[in-house]
Amino acid sequence: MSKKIGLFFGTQTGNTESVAEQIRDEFGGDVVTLHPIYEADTSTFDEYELLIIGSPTWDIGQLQSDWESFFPDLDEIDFNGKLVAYFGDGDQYGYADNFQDAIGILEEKISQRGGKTVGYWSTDGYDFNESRAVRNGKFVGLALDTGSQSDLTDERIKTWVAQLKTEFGL
Ligand SMILES: Cc1cc2nc3c(=O)[nH]c(=O)nc-3n(C[C@H](O)[C@H](O)[C@H](O)COP(=O)(O)O)c2cc1C
Repeated sequence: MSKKIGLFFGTQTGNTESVAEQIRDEFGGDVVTLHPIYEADTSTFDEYELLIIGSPTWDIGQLQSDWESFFPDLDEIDFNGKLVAYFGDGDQYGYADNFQDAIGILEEKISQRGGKTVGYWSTDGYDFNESRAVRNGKFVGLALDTGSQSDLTDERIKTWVAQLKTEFGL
């Protein structure tokens, strides 16, 4: 694999960082570089044509706070020509009306700025009422619930990364 992937993530309590590391390891080699979003600037995005964006949802339907701070900067990035995959962590039982909203918010903005979304994920096997992350009956990316469905996390990551290898053309 010669193409490189930039994975940009935010985390409050470490769960999304652990998932980011698992995704990197599942791709293998040095294909994926992790970038905590609080350390990134807009030019960091220019280094990649393949992007993975990760955020948990916090505070009832909000972005993780580092993503919240970075959000206005997304307007300065040209995502045309980039393939962008999303993953999130959330709590479908505790926050059933806002499950995974954060990746829906990020996908909406980044696709408006030209990014092409890859890595859509079925809603089968989840139990929630509302989500800003669902478009045309699918999640815009990998939806994890590391609190309530931790036993499914490893398999979901493996399946999604295999899907991404194809969709990224790796
Ligand atoms: C106060 C609070 C608010 C939350 N709000 C949401 C929410 O609106 N939607 C959701 O899907 N998960 C919500 N969660 C669950 C978190 O996304 C979940 O705990 C996640 O694992 C945190 O990831 P992190 O460790 O990477 O920050 C909330 C959790 C807390 C404690």
